[in-house]
Amino acid sequence: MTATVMDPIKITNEELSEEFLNKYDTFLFDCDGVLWLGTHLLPHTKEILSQLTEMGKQCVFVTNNSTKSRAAYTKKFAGFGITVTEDQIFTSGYASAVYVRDFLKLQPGKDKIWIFGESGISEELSLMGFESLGGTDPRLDTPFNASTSPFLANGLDENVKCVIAGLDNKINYHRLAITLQYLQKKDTVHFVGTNVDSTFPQKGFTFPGAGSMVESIAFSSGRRPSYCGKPNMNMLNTIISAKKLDRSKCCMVGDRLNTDMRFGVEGKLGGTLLVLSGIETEERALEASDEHPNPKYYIEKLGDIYEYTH
Ligand SMILES: O=C(O)COP(=O)(O)O
Ligand SMILES: [Mg+2]
Repeated sequence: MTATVMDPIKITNEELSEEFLNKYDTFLFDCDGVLWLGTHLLPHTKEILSQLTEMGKQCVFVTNNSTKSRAAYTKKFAGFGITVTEDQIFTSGYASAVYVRDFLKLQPGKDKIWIFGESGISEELSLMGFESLGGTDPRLDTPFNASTSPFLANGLDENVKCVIAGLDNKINYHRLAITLQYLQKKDTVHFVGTNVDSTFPQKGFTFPGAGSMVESIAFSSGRRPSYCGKPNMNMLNTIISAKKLDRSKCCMVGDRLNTDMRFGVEGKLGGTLLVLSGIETEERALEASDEHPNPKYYIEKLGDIYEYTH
């Protein structure tokens, strides 16, 4: 292990927990690997979130998971008995929709978007008035056949001006094949990736993440996507201005170095906390690398802060 300029501090007791909590007003929480692993809520997640609210801290949830919309996330939180409002949630699907509208300046009602991904992308686009194609359309579930695919029968839709690609647990050749057709229209169709995460943490397993799918599409098309989720600064800027945050009083809490910790460091937030309940290990948290920054603090799991202070 090589010592870094500022060695990450491991939170292991009450004193360090108090020091950490007192430093920040707002906590930006990543979700997968921090709060939960799929349908499994990590220990004391509910308690630490209540504790922060009681202390007058603001909690914002910033997930690269594009499979659910912000509305669907409030339901997921509610299912765990945690009350969260939609305006506290930012997803990479929402960030991608904002990018298409505000940066690419596509026109709702006129320009359409082809989706490789789940309903969290189409729902956000639809709220902005955009029509999307592909995504969860059940006709894509059928095995691909170029002469019978309904997506090729009448030619490609000329109004499609962008492909958004993200995590899709129904990934198959039909979806890959039609997505590639749109991406081959290089002059008229933009290419957006929701997030770069190579893997996706679940209880007891690590599965392929959105980045593994988006990069497969990038490879076949020979194009590079614009990634919109963490660590993209457009996403952070959207959050900072929507919630009127003072960066120096914010702490990004996440389980991945190249997305969450980079988001916090490049966004010049006051601090970063890496949890070891998801993707990364203690060795990785401490290693000096050009690929990713080190966190300011790290801890085995988020709920330990609650345990140390009770
Ligand atoms: O779904 C992903 O790839 C990661 O989601 P997360 O940002 O909540 O960890
Ligand atoms: Mg995560």
